[in-house]
Amino acid sequence: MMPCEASTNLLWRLMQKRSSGCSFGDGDDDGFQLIRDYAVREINALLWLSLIAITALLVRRVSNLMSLWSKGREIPGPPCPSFYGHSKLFSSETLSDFLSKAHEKYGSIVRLWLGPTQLLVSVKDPVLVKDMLVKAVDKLPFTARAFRLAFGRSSIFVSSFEEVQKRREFLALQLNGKMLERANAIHSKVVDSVIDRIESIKATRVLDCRSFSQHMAFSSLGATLFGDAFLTWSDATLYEELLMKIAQDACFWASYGIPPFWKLGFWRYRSLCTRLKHLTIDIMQLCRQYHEDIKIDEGPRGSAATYSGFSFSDISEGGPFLEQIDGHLNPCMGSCGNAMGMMFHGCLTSTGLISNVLTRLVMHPEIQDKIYSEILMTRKRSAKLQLDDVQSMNFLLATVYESARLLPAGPLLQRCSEKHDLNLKTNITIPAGAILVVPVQLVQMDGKSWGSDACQFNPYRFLSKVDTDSDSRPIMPYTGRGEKLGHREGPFMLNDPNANAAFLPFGSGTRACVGQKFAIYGIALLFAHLLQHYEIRLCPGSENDPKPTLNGCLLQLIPSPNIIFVRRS
Ligand code: HEM
Repeated sequence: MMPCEASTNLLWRLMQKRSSGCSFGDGDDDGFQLIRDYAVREINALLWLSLIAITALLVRRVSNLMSLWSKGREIPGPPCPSFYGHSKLFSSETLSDFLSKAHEKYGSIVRLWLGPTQLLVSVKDPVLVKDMLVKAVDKLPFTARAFRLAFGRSSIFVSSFEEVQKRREFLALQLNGKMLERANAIHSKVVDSVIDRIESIKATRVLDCRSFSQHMAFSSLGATLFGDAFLTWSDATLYEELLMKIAQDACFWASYGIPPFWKLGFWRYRSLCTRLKHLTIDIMQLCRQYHEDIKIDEGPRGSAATYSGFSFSDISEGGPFLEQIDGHLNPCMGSCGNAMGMMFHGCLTSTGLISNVLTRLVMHPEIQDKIYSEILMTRKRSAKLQLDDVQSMNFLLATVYESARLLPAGPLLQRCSEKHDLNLKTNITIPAGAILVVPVQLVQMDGKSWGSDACQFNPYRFLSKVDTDSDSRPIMPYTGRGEKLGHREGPFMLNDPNANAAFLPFGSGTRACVGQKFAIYGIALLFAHLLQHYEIRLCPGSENDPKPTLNGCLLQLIPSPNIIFVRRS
C-alpha cells in the first residue's frame, strides 16, 4: 500500500468514528492501534522505497564498473600484476618515468589500473592530447576538494565544467583586459618594492633564486588583485608564509575522503586556513578603504588626478573585481574563496616560471644581453616601458615561453569525463569515470615535436627568421625546432607558441588556464623592468643542481641557484 493510500484510509476511519459519535476517550486502544498501524505502514513503505533506490544505485554502479573494466581492457597497457593494479609498480619510480617507459612500449595511449575501480589513461600524442582536452570537460574532484578544504567555497576552482563555464569567461575577460592594464601600471613598483624589501633583509645582494621569485610572484599578483595598498601592507610577509605552508599540506589533507577530524595536524592545518581567510578579509577591507580615501582626496569631480602613479579609474576598478567574480555583493566574505584560490594557484605557478626564467638568464648571459639590447631599443622609442612595448619584445617573450616549456607548472594535466565515454580520434573509447592524464613534461620534451635539442634551452625555437628583402615573412614555416647556432642573427618574428600542439604549460582545450596571457605578459613586464636596471649574475660557487622541491603539492626538480643583482650604471 502506498503512503498516501494509507493516510486516506486512516482519515476515513477517523471520520467514521467521529460521525458515529465515538470519542477517543472511549476507545483509546482503538485509536492507538490505528496510529500504530499507520506508522508501521509508513515505515514499511519508506524502507521499501529506500531499498529500491539503493538497489538501483548499486546496479548502476556495478554496470558502470563492468563497462569500465570491459572498455578499459581494450586500451593498451601493461598487464595488471595484482588486484590492486599497477600502483605498486610505480611506487619505486616517479609516475612520469613509469609513463615514459609505458608509452615507449604501448604507444600514445596507455592505461594503468590504480586499483580495482580506478582506471588511469595517459595520452601522449599531441594531436590526441588536444582532442582529449577539448572533449573531456571536467576536472578531477580531488583538485576541487583540495581548494574547498583550504579556502572554502569557490566558483572558479571546481570540477564540473557546467558550474564554472560562465565564471571562466568572465575571469578571462577581466584578466586579459582590466587586470593586465593594472599589471602594466604596477610592475615597476613591484620590482622596486621587492628589491627594497630584500635589500633591507640582506646586507649582501646574494639571493636564493627561488625565494626571490616567490616574493616577485606574490607581490605582483597581490598588488594586481587587491590594489597597490598590498605593497605596503604590514601583514604581507605573514600572508605569504601562510600561503606557502598551506600549499605544502593541501593535497595531503584533501586525500582523506572524510576530513580526519580525529587528527591534531588536521586542526592545525584548518587553523592556518582560517588565519589566511581573516588576513584576506583584512586586505580586502584595507584596499576598499584605500580606494575610498583616494575618492575623497580626488574631490567630487573625480578628476584624472593620480596617486602613486595610478589614475583614479585604474584603482577604483580594483575593488569590485573580486566581488563580480563571485557574484556576491558582500565585499568580503563571498569573494574570499576565489581570492585565496587565485593567489594560491597564481603564486605557485608564477613562482615556478619566474624562477626558471631567472635561472636560464644567469646560465645564458648572452640571452640576457640580447634582451637588454631589446629593452634599450624600446627605450629609444618610449620613455617608460609599457605593455605594448613588451608585447613587441620578441626575444624576451621567446625566453619566457621556452622557460615555461622546460619546466611546466606540474608533471600532469588531469581531466575526467564523469558522464560520457570519450571517443578520441582513434578507435579507442575511454570509458566514463576514467582519470585522464597528459604527461606534460614528456610531451614538451619530445624530440618528435621539438627536434633533437628538445631538452636544451633554446628560445630561438619560438622565433622565425624574417626575410628583410620581401615583406617580412618568415623564411621557414614554424616547426617548433630551434634555429641552428650559426644562423642566430637577423630580424626575427615571434611565433604563436600554441600553434605547436605539444606546448602545454597552461594546459589546453575547454579547461585551459584562463590566466595564460595575463601571466606571460605580466612576467615579461616584470623582467623588462628588472633587467632595465639590474644585471643578474650567477653567484660564484653557486651550484645549479636542480633540487627536489615541493612545489605546492608536487615534488619537482626545481633549479634554484644563488644569484646576484648588479645595478646597471
Ligand atoms: C605562470 C603562471 C601560470 C601557469 C603556468 C598556469 C598553469 C595552469 C594550468 C596548467 C592549468 C590547468 C589547465 C588544464 O588543465 O588544461 C591552469 C588552470 C587555471 N589557471 Fe592558471 N597558470 C598560471 C597563472 C594563472 C593566473 C595568474 C591565474 C589567475 C589569476 C590563473 C587562473 C587559472 C584558473 C582559473 C584555472 C582553472 C581553469 C578551470 O579549471 O577551468 N592561472 N593554470
